[in-house]
Amino acid sequence: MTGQLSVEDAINRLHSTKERSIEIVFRSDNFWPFKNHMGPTPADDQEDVIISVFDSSFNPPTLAHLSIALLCRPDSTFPFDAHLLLLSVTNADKKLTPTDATYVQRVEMMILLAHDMMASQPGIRVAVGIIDEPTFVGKCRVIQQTFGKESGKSTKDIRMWFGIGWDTLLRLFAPRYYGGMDAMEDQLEEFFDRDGSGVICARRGDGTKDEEKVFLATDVVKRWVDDGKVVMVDIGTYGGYSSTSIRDAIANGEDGWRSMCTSSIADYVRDAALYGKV
Ligand SMILES: Nc1ncnc2c1ncn2[C@@H]1O[C@H](COP(=O)(O)OP(=O)(O)OP(=O)(O)O)[C@@H](O)[C@H]1O
Ligand SMILES: NC(=O)c1ccc[n+]([C@@H]2O[C@H](COP(=O)(O)O)[C@@H](O)[C@H]2O)c1
Repeated sequence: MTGQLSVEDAINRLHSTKERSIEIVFRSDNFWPFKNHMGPTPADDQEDVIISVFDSSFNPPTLAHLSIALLCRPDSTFPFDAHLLLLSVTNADKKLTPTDATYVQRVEMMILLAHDMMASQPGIRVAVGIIDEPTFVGKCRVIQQTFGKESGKSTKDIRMWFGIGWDTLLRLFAPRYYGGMDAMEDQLEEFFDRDGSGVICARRGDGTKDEEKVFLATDVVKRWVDDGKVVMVDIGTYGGYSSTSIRDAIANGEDGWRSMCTSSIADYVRDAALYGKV
């Protein structure tokens, strides 16, 4: 397990540099995200590296988070080359409250979740990272600059599919995160078209099919749905799970919350006495 100091150091490094960057605090193998070494092999020189990125507050990780992190590639029958669990230390909307898990505790739970992913799909390659970048457009640029051609470490392009939920899809297409409609359209054009990103959106318990139909048909969204860059999926009963419901159940002394997360996360939450009343 990553030591407390190294996670805190990683967060401090992110905050102390003006340049946007990412800190990888766990990786399942030394070569992640590449297959063999930190660069291309002659045989697959031209192939892009396709990464599944799941970005969340992990406060705590739920089975919904696990199932989104394990979603398949929508554009190919090949699996993802690598998976990334990402924690933003600058969230677009959320601020830390006193009963929340600390960033160090969240990273420790993310590493447990990475092990759960590896246990459920042997051979899967997973890393845990921390980033100081609130928008998906920004996260995508930082990851490309860190691992792709621009880094000089690779001659490959890095392409990403971001796993998100319905509430986040609405916010991906909200002009307030970009400084207006024109800026949003330009930045999303770069994200989907130039950078080759896509989003896989899991339906949540809170949206209706009619609402979804109307939203996906709006001009700014429809072109990317038609292009296969915005893909909707169902995650079944997990669609009704949330970190809030686990936190609330614990605060209210209710049972049953353990079934909303993996047993390793449930044990961690219990042992760290997280989310009780202050
Ligand atoms: N049950 C779910 N179904 C579909 N998407 C989900 C679900 N839970 C979380 N997500 C998506 O996962 C991403 C990370 O979510 P987040 O960390 O905010 O989880 P959360 O359970 O909504 O947290 P909280 O309850 O603390 O707000 C978001 O894109 C969110 O939409
Ligand atoms: N327009 C955007 O790119 C945008 C908007 C809202 C949230 N986000 C990000 O989505 C992720 C999940 O957000 P929540 O934890 O608020 O559900 C966070 O990393 C958050 O910063 C991105």
